[in-house]
Amino acid sequence: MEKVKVKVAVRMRPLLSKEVQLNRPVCVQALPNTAQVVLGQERTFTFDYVFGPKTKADEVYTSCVKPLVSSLLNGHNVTVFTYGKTGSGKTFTIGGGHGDSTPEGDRGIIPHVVQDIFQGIAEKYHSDFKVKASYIEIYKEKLRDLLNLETQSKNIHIREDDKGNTVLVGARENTVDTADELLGVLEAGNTARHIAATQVNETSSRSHTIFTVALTQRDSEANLTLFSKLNVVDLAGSERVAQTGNKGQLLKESAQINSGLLALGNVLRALSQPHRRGQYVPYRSSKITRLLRDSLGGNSQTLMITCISPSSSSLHETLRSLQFASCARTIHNQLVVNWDKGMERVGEPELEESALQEPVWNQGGDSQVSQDKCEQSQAKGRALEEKIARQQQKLLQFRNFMEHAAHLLMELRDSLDPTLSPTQSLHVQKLQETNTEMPNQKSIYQPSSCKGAGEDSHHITILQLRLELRKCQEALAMNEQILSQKEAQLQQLQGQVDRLEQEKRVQRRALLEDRDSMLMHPKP
Ligand SMILES: Nc1ncnc2c1ncn2[C@@H]1O[C@H](COP(=O)(O)OP(=O)(O)OP(=O)(O)O)[C@@H](O)[C@H]1O
Repeated sequence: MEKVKVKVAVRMRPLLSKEVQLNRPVCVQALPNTAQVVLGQERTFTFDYVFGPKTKADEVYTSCVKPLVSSLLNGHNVTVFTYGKTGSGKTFTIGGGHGDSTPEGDRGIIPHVVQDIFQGIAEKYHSDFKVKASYIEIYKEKLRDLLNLETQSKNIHIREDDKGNTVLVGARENTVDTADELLGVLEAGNTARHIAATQVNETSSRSHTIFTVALTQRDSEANLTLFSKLNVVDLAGSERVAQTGNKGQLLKESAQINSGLLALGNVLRALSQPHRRGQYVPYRSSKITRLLRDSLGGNSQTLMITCISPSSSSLHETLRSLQFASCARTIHNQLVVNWDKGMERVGEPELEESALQEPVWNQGGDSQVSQDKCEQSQAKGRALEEKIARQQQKLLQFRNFMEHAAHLLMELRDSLDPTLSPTQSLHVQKLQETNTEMPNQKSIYQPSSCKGAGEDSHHITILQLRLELRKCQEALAMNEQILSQKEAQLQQLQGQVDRLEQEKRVQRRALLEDRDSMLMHPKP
């Protein structure tokens, strides 16, 4: 087992024409010939790679992704994921969709990856390869098969195999023989992806997507089979409601996107704190963290590409993204080559699937007690996860609400006239609408004096708004406390589930060994 660090690249896009038109100054710069970026006047961050606004995708690919393709062909799992605020250039960098208008030399990394995989396969003439691709998205916390839209979300499951690899069961896998076929799969999936125009980005991804290429290579001379997979993950961008101006459906999508990213942040923090290493990591709190389980802290070589905008209007998000990236850079993964003797690991792929779906007690004939305990713990765990997800959702709504409130307070503070201008009245009205859209009226704070925004809001003073803000903060603190209690309970249950899963793995390994020895030494 080899210990490897998660690598982090930062790519800064150029100012977009509308930012230039608005005369937005630049707030961040890449230091030449170093892997450093400087934010504002004095904050310096160091990463594994830093690419300035003039760097083309070809160079990004060659510097930090190409070596990972060699690793993939040698039997290692590889994950590349992009992170950043909405409109920072994640999809552009991945090459996941805006196709024809992309400038030459900037086709994104996927086309390069695909080309190099098939070139590598052609060079390894002593091995037989099987290449399969799947493409899914997580939209509003539901898994969606982009290669088969008829598949129901409830029929796609995230599992872990006996070597700790995350496996998707139920999603379509297309077998491909050429680079063009593989790109065809990607393009077919892209057309089904959730994209919408927002105030920040005309082609904003409203979901997280995972494009997976699974390789099976059989070396008949050595009688060995290697299994490896490449995940290319395009995360949806973090969004500040105050800045995007999203409403209705877009607002709901923003909340789901932010809650998935919040869960990812919690996983990164848990993995990056040395005193918490070996302890509970909340992978189960969202679909994206469950899917990235083996990529973060598990069996994978992982590269995170953090995309940032240089515009000063994005300063806060850029700071947050750089902090997030610094945190990811401290994570260690445990790399192993996935290999097996002979033909296939379990036999037919269908058998692999059924083994993953089948409860362990059916395979090993183990006791009913173990089954009941495992089922109970898992049911409790799921219920708690759902509660935590709901709490996180509420927290986000509070945060968004507070952002609006803080914005308004600042405007009022700067104004000498205590009555509200028409724009400020409009803000108050928006604030009210946001608040009434929140579910569960009992637990969510309602501003007492903001009724009838049209007439009465003129009489709201700064003092009243401060009071409202304080109440809101108290409610937020209470919810955060409940959330941490729930997390502690979940942690205990997670421990139980992990122990039972460990037992399950041991039993499964023993079964596989028995099967291998029966195959190698058949009884006369
Ligand atoms: N390096 C770059 N060079 C030139 N234009 C870029 C670059 N990166 C991004 N852009 C442009 O910026 C805009 C936003 O990019 P993109 O859609 O990739 O952002 P995103 O981070 O994926 O956003 P979201 O999270 O909303 O999906 C697009 O118009 C894209 O063409």
